[in-house]
Amino acid sequence: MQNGLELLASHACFDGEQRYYRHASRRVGLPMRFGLYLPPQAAGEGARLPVLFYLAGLTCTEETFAIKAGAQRWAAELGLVLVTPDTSPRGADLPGEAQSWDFGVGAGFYLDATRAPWRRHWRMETYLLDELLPLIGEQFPVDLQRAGVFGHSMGGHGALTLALRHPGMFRSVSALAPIAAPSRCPWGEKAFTGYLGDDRRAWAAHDATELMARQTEPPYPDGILVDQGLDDQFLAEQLHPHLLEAACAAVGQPLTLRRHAGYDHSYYFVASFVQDHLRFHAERLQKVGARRR
Ligand SMILES: N[C@@H](CCC(=O)N[C@@H](CS)C(=O)NCC(=O)O)C(=O)O
Repeated sequence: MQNGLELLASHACFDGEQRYYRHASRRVGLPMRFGLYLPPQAAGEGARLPVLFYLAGLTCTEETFAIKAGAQRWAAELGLVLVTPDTSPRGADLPGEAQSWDFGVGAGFYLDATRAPWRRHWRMETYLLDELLPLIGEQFPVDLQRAGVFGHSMGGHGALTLALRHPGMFRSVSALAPIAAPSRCPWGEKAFTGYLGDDRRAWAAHDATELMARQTEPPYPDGILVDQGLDDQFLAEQLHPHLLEAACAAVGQPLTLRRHAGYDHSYYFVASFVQDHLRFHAERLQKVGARRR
């Protein structure tokens, strides 16, 4: 145990280290876990590296991306620290919390619930931004001025909405098969009703398409990258990237939305394009460094 962080496991990986930690979260009120990849450059004296947060999708944990995406290889090459938070609180023991795979445990949607009983522990937005991010900045050789965020599916929704709700927190944002308009799909409707209640006005503040539509100028002038598989079993009913595309076009936000024939929603898709996402973020986060020097 070091400064409240309990190291659960550490594995050498591409000359760096893939670690897993647990800590007592004050914001969530329960222990939370996260994964952390330190590339070899982290061992350099006085190193302060750019850091990329990856938010995972429904049913995932802090391990899923680290095990399945193969991103460490590119993080090692590019000198990026990767942080993979869990997808919800665990161990709250609320009635029905694990009854469905798209709500409750493993389905925190990266927001703070306002409805009972969820509002007590399901505070993923506050947890990530007010607790985990500063903790990573204090405990590891990272430069929080050079932080990016990306994610898959529910985590793509999380990356886009957190980046739009908190300007300046992240310098780069991208997503893989994001739930791009959650107010208009069954996953989002279920989650928002449960966590935020029936008032759709409250939902809009956590909907990437709605948030983008409200912008008065492009929030990420260096562009946003979104990849989407065209054989994704959730594309038609749940994801709606075309709505985000239209909202970006309306406000002049540069968006590279790549549609890939043959790819489904799985981590085989994520693994196929993860290198491009790491390079996309590394380029933008390096520019921040150059600007400051
Ligand atoms: N359990 C769901 C699928 C859930 C799912 O596809 N989750 C995605 C994110 S939305 C995922 O990344 N799953 C973990 C994995 O593929 O390892 C089903 O059976 O339809």
